[in-house]
Amino acid sequence: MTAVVNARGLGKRFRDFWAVRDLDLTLEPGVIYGFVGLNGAGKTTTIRMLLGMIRPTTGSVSLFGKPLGADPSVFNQVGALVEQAAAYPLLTAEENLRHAALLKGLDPSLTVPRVMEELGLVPYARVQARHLSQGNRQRLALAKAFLGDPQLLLLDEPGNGLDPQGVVELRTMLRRRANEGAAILVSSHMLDELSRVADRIGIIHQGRMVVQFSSDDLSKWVRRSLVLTTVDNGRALGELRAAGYEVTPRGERLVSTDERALSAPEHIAALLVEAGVPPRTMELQQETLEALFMRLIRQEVLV
Ligand SMILES: Nc1ncnc2c1ncn2[C@@H]1O[C@H](COP(=O)(O)OP(=O)(O)OP(=O)(O)O)[C@@H](O)[C@H]1O
Repeated sequence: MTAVVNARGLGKRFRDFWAVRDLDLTLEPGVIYGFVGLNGAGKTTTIRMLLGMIRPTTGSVSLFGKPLGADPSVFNQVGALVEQAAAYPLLTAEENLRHAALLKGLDPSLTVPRVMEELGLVPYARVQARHLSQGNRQRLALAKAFLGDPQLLLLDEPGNGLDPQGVVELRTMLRRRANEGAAILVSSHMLDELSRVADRIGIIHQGRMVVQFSSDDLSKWVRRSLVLTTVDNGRALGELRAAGYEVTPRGERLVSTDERALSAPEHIAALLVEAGVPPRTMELQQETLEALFMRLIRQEVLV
């Protein structure tokens, strides 16, 4: 299957500062790609390069198998939301969308009502963009990106300003488009939020792609530990170690990341009961996705 976006060795230097460095990125039809990084990591710069808004210092981008710039008509198949949700302030929501449709060579009467309905903008059709709430301005920007059901969506922080219901609706809209074959990139600084919608995740840190993985593999990356307390931690530690478990005392608690302990904590409980130091508390703890994200960018793991 031809990749919809294929970026190789992409880099952008501003004066003597590399905002993006040697970045490879592939977007496939039907796949939602979550692009996650801290503020200033290089997400927006990357998206702007993919869209031809700024010229890469190094590397190459192809869209729909064609080098960027070779065929401007490919942009008819691209919907984008980059940084600020820009709109003409004096035009109404509907006029903004009709204008955007015309620019894309689409028939406004065929395309605008559908996206207005989908984004819940019908009640605001005649409201000037400058009077829209931040959330509705974001919805307007998303509606613009969705016009004409493009085969490629590049969305920079699309959840910005949306209320929780809006965030859930957005996920459904993105999934539907992916199911219909669109390639979608969504950027965010929240791994937790992205993991709910993305099929694949790439983490960018200080301009470099640190790690990419399938969302299904996310659980493999999350660290788990068994945390327990007993009336006599010293003795319990001795018993557990004698049975071959890796256990570390941490303050008032004993902590094990040993796979045997994690998969069958009941064996630990039974062993300690037998030894006369039964557990008082026992808990299987799981690293949060945000903690994992911070750990990954600190370690700069390359896989
Ligand atoms: N035109 C520019 N001139 C100089 N530096 C720039 C320019 N555009 C971006 N940068 C710098 O490049 C780095 C990456 O910025 P970018 O906007 O791509 O990050 P980001 O990951 O999108 O962050 P955020 O989550 O805050 O939007 C930042 O340090 C930024 O200050």
